[in-house]
Amino acid sequence: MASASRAATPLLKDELDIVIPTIRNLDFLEMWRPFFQPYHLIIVQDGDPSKTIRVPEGFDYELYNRNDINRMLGPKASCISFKDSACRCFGYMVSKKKYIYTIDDDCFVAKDPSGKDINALEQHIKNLLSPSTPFFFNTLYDPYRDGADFVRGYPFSLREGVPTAVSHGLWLNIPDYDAPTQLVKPLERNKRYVDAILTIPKGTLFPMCGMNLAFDRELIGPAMYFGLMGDGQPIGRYDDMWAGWCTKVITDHLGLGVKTGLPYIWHSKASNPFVNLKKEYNGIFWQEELIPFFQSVSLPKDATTVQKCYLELAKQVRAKLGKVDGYFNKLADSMVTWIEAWDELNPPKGGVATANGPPKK
Ligand SMILES: O=c1ccn([C@@H]2O[C@H](COP(=O)(O)OP(=O)(O)O[C@H]3O[C@@H](CO)[C@H](O)[C@H]3O)[C@@H](O)[C@H]2O)c(=O)[nH]1
Ligand SMILES: [Mn+2]
Repeated sequence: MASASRAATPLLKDELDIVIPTIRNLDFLEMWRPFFQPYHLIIVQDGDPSKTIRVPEGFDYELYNRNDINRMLGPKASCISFKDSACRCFGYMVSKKKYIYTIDDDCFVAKDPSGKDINALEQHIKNLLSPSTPFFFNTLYDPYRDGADFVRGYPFSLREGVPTAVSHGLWLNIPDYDAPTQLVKPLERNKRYVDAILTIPKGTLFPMCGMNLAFDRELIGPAMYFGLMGDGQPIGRYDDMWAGWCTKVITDHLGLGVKTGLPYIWHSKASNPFVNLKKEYNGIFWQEELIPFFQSVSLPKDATTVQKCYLELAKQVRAKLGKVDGYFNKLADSMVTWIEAWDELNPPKGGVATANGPPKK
């Protein structure tokens, strides 16, 4: 029996990496120190690699800048976005852990209605370690939470649930609105704390936000490509959306679950809506074609791994979205490059990674 004085080992301490994309000093970590300090951080520095990013003392981290990405991936680095938070997916690729938590550097510790600091990481871990129920909706929300269960009429044959691949958290204060909504509602703040966790039903897409997101890297990691965004691209701020749509059709196909709801973080900064509008406008237009595409995607029975599903998806993107805009041909190519790079850095157990090793600190 561990003595009361010895703190319990944090959940998944050696099985989870925290991935942070950044263009700024990481002072925000001070607020997260009680929750994050035991975990390893993977910092993906975007923008000018000659800039020094300050990381508070006492954190265990590896930091990758654009020079590291280019050195490690060579020509395949072309699939990793530059000057967009989409660069974070490089951290997913280089991690060696089973779980990932990714958070933006303008997200802080929120308080629950009782005034207690929310350990968002702990809640995501609980979400990932408990099953999902995508095949039949439980009206009393997450049946695996303390104080809840399956309601009358819920088939017993489905109560075991399925493995959870993704845990999608929410945000108090500045909500994740698109630029037009931010422009018409500049003062709107999300003050509503909803104490619920829902499995997103099979066959339903959702707008995945990368600000406060956790996932099982071994179950769904290769699908978490955040696309070609930012510098040199006709679209931005649809990185997490693209990843979420690809992820959801693949989790549906593989019988895995996606949850949304708790935990909340406190999002402190709304970026400039006019700048965001310039980045988003193609996405706002194209998504009216993208959503019907993803809703109609059918993956073959022999697509039994995430990589096989993803490569099939890339084929369908080229065939059906290439006519929407030439960008989607480039994106389809990058989807293939991403999988090639992923498999190079993550060979099957017993294989040898072929990248050029971790960065100098
Ligand atoms: O070129 C860049 C810009 C930013 N980052 C890092 O990415 C995250 C998000 O940056 P920021 O908080 O400034 O961006 P938001 O406008 O709030 O949007 C984010 O929230 C989601 C959409 O609402 C999505 O996650 C982001 O688009 C920070 O950590 C920045 O440091 C970057 O790496 N490169
Ligand atoms: Mn932000």
